[in-house]
Amino acid sequence: MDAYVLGLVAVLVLIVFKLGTRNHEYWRRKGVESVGAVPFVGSMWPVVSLREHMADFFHRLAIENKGKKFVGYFQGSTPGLLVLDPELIRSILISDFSHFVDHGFEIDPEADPMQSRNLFNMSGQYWKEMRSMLSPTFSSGKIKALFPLVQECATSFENYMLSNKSQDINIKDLLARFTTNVIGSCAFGITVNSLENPEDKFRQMGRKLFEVDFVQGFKNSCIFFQPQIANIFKFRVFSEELTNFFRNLVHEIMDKRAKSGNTRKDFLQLLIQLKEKGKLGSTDDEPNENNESSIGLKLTDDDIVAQALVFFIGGFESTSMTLTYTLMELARNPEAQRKARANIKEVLQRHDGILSFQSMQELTYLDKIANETLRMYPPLAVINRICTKQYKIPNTNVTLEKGTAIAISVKGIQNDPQYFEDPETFNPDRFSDENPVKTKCAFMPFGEGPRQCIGMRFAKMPLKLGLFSILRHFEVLQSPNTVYPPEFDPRQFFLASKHDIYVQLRECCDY
Ligand code: HEM
Repeated sequence: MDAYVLGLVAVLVLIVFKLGTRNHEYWRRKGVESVGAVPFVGSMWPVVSLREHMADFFHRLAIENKGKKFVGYFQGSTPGLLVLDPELIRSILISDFSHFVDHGFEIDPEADPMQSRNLFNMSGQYWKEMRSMLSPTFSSGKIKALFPLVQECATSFENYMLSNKSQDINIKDLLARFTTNVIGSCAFGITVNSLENPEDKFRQMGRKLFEVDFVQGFKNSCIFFQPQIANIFKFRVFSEELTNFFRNLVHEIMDKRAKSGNTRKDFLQLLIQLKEKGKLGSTDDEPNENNESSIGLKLTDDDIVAQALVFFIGGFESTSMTLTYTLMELARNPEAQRKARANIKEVLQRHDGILSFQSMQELTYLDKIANETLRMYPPLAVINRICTKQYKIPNTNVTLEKGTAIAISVKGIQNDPQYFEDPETFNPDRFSDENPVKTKCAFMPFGEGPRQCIGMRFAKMPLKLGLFSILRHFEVLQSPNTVYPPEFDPRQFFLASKHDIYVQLRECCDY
């Protein structure tokens, strides 16, 4: 009897094991080298179990597989390909994009309606239509119109720092509050004062969007890498409380504007106009934009909420962490600060002390600094795609089937000595005009091709104005309370640091 039970258990274990590893021979059969995998979870166990940030995981695989064009891995039982060769990356993101249209994050619309409507998560024709509908809201003219709003936030930030001097400053928190004010003003049309009032409701809710405990971290990694499990348990990225807060806020503002007839030059107003007219009106420097949907896609009120939230989700952590890492690196690089200050002084002198949208373009050393931070610490350190149409990898016998996941380690490539000499050194001068990045797709913090970051042009504004506000008054010094190099929080999707980051600010000038 005992032998019978034991035999049964052994058979059951074998069946479960076979089920859990049913696809793990996939890459071997195709003649592609692959990394190890465990039953059910696949290769990404360190990520799913929140022991390693996915950026570090793929960066490590990139180092371990240096010299190869690609290497196979498994997301659960789904085969994935980590692409290492910039030429192939270029084909996937740009020239053969029609085979790799989607990010491959399947969010169940019933479980999480707001996230499933977020442009980042949309797929196929709906993504295409929504992207072309929203693109004009990020045109250079529309971004220029947002400049006064960002500048207003930067000026209050500057005044706050001048009147709240303290020895050691937690810049991760301070810059998160500055970025929250920018997003409140530009995307939601409200004045948020989270600098003076860190407990402001909008800041509290914004913080909650990114506060991920172990359970939510596990749910998120399932949503992104094990969608079958996430869909069974109806996991959602954001709680109902958060979704309702932002939904009510946006509806309230829209109602107020509709009743009063007042408008404001912000992103929300552009979305309202898109919903009402199906297209955007002209501005002084732009032709009328006919961006009506060809499949009859119409923006609903919830689409407006979802796209305003995209600003928060796409723009908050990416911008505030980039500013934070920039100050952390500048504190270690007085020479880069000196060059930045010289650039600021010279531009302000040339323009009678006034920084306008045009004169901001001349702060070229700040661009180099931002680029160098984005190279070392790309906020979205892994770009994902899913193969949407069978694809034969050029010059190989390997054909990728529809459904294959693609990962590109932006952090890996941008920190590879083959493309960037001495990659651990913060050196903004490597982005000088005389020394352009030679390999296409070796530097792509905003992605590349038709699915490149839609907010790229906007993001550069708070990055530059935030830096400008600090460097025109303060010298940035190292703090003994900062862990360097930073460690990354495996619960976060973006490359957020695990620890708070501190610097010291010493008032040095007033340009
Ligand atoms: C430093 C700031 C930022 C960085 C480094 C960044 C980076 C990225 C990257 C790498 C992607 C994926 C591109 C790809 O798949 O090829 C992306 C997509 C996206 N980003 Fe950003 N981003 C930033 C700021 C913003 C801001 C301010 C917004 C505000 C609207 C935004 C909205 C989006 C959206 C909506 C997508 C999805 C686009 C699509 O799928 O069509 N991002 N971003």
